[in-house]
Amino acid sequence: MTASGAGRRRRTVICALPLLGFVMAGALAPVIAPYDPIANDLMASLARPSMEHLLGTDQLGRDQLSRLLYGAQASLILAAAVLAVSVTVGVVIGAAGGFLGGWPDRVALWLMDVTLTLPSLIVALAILGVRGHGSANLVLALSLTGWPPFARLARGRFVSLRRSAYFDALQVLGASRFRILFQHALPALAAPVLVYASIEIGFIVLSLAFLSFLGLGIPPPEPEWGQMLIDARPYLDSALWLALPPGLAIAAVVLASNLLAEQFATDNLPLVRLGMPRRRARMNGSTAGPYRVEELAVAFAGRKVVDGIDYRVAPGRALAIVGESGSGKTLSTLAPLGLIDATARVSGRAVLGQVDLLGGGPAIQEAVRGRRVGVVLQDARGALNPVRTVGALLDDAVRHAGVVPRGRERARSLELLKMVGLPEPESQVSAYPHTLSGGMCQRVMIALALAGEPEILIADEPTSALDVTTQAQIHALLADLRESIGMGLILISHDIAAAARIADDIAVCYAGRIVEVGPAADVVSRPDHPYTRGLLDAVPSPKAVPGTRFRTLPPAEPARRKVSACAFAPRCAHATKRCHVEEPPLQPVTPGHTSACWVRPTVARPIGYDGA
Ligand SMILES: Nc1ncnc2c1ncn2[C@@H]1O[C@H](COP(=O)(O)OP(=O)(O)OP(=O)(O)O)[C@@H](O)[C@H]1O
Repeated sequence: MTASGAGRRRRTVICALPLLGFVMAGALAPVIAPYDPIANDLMASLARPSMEHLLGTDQLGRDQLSRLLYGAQASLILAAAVLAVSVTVGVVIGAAGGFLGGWPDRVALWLMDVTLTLPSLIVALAILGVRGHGSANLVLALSLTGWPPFARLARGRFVSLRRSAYFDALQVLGASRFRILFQHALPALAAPVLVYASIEIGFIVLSLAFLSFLGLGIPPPEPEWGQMLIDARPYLDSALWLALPPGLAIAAVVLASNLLAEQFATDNLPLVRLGMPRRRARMNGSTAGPYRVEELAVAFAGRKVVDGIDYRVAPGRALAIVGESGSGKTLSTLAPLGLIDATARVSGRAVLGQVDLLGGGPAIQEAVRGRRVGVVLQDARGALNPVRTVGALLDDAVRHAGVVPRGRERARSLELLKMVGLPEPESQVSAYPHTLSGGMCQRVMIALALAGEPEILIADEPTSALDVTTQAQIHALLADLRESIGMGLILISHDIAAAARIADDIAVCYAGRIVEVGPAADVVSRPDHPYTRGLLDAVPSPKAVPGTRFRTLPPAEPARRKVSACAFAPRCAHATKRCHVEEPPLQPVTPGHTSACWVRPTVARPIGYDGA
């Protein structure tokens, strides 16, 4: 531990000591209290502190130390009960709202807002005034307004997890939605709940003392700190020892609870382990084979955004799907895995080995994700759970994939980190994602995707957030891994030149269709479709004369396609009448190379791209 870490730990312990003393006093009162706290001894009335009565006695001769200890017990039990009710009610309401969204969330928010506007002590006074004294009524009175902060914490946590990139990433690894929320959101909620609960302890103890002081708390003769202060009031001049101990005890607990909460909030709380779903049996029919996607269509609210896409990746081969933003690259690859918006209507076939991912439904898709198909997402940093170390994330993924015996997870995690070229993997396993560079995060993301020893790795623009040097390194890593492991690679990219360096085949996607597909070398050196040419023209060349202007495509009207027309026609310099009324099918250019264009203008190799 670092010196500052040790210092923080020491401060936390110092802040926690009074609370620990309070808990110990309350728990051990029956054992350590020297006298019965309610036994009167009028002969010893108002005795000064002495060896016999360390804190003196009150007007009825009751031992003050014993009453203080039993008072701690009463406060402790009530504080624990109020916290238990407030945390349970708050977390259930907040989690339900955050998890379900929609009207349950609106109702939960409304309840929280209304309750938060109520002044807690006035509500408590009203309840106790109507229902009378008693521990149960005290718990009800204080927890009725105590739950909303916990509900807000829970709701915030569930909503943010549901929307986070690492929620997507966990789904990618094969965890079910429901399990992720409960295994990842609830444990992660423990830290903020603990922080808030430690503030609440002080507030509850103070409220109890205040209510007892008003005669609405624990009824006499039971010992309670507020009650002790009332008893001491007439003797403030003559017997200060009566008021001081309960007053100081209340002040110490309140102060300590606030300081501890502050310490927790600024310090790293002991980070909570977030579990991953347990190993599941490998699926039947898992013999490695080509991955075939046929006639894939995706529609949102009746609008087709992917329309009849086919592609195929054999083991050990790499296919790059390239195109502009919004052309449908991501949907074409993630839809078969069930990783797109639930409102989408997906049709077609996606067959891996003998398993039909679309025909099999969510259970099959979940079983395949993270095991037979690995996915590397664009934003690696966002996709890595920030409160888990690299080692813990990998161990979970390895355990989830079930590829090594229990207890061997860490060894496998280290192997994976070495495989993806992370420098000093032994020390990086204890690093948190935010301490790593973008390139290192992407390597960790790739290691996670490889944990299940997938047959197919889908890399969705894995380098878009990285500098060019790191981009080249990650691309080289993917190419190496594909060869050394013999898995199929699907690379999604905007950059046709970079894709050509890695992939065996390139599929060019435009407005939800593949407009040209073929061996990478053919597609970039003999592009047939004007859109492919446009993409290649946009690639800068190191040999270009300074000042050379790139040829660019006219601005897009993305994905707005007439059913019977070439979607690219409005941007195409070669478009004829036919292009505007009839959609071209994919036709052979050379063996294995097809293109969907009526005109097929024979233009020499495009300016700019030199294949370097
Ligand atoms: N949840 C959704 N609801 C409606 N339309 C969507 C939804 N998700 C994607 N789309 C639309 O589908 C089309 C294809 O999206 P997709 O994410 O596959 O594109 P992409 O080529 O991967 O783009 P990018 O490179 O920007 O990621 C886009 O026009 C997009 O607006």
